[in-house]
Amino acid sequence: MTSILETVEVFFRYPGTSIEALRSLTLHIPEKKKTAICGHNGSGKSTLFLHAIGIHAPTSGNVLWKNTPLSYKRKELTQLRQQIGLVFQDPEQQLILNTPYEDVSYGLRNAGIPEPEIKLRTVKMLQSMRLEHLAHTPIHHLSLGQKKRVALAGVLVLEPELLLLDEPTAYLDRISEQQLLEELERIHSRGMTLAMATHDMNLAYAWADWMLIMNEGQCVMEGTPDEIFSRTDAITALGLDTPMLLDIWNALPESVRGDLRPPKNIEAFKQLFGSIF
Ligand SMILES: Nc1ncnc2c1ncn2[C@@H]1O[C@H](COP(=O)(O)OP(=O)(O)OP(=O)(O)O)[C@@H](O)[C@H]1O
Repeated sequence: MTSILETVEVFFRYPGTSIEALRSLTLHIPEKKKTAICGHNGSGKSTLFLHAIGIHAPTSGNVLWKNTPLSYKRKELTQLRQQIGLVFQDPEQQLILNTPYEDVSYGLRNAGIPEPEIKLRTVKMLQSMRLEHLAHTPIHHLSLGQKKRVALAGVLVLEPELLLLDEPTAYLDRISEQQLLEELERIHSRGMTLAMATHDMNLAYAWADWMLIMNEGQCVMEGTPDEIFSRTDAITALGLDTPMLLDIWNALPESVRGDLRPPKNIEAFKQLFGSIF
């Protein structure tokens, strides 16, 4: 598997704190895949993302983008941030202008794109995120779910090669979550590499094709969701949940499960049950 982003023995401590937020963190984010990065609160997921776009630099160790260590010079960082998009957990941290239109066009203007193209790309992006009717509404009038969509649109419009999402489904209702996942599926099918930090093991199991488990600033497990969740004892020892569907599946008698593969989502589960019973 080719890595698009990797960290090699990265240590990092926030100024004025005594604990290493990242402790010899070595991990790879594979190109073209959908990677779920899971771990407890405080395990270092957000700090990793902030290193990926060079907001923080390691105290020691290296962050590599396409096999090349990051340069922290202003010009190179600006270029890097056009290739790696980060959607923050809290949209308030990300949205700086007054309306969705202004916010989504801001990054394009910063990237020096000509004005007519900015207009075209902004309108298209707002349409594809179902935000066109809110284009000129003050951002503080939007719901949290709408703000999250604007924050995602503002990053996607720059067409990054790697999209990092920090808890993108937190506080979203089921329909908004479903719509977001469909949008992610669309952009992934066009070739974008995705990596999502999430606490939701059900989501990680259903969504990801690769998983990284972080604990206390280190990457302690990596593999496909099937590989990760076959190690139930290790997951439980880390205080993490196993996916509910997998728990139900494992509770079924062997005679029912047979050689079938466990379903990843509720729709697949219903279909399979329909065929068994
Ligand atoms: N701005 C900051 N100043 C000081 N310490 C920080 C800061 N941000 C994070 N930390 C510390 O760094 C460690 C890693 O935090 P981080 O936010 O990266 O974890 P996380 O896995 O993203 O957590 P969560 O799931 O809660 O978002 C924690 O010990 C946290 O207290």
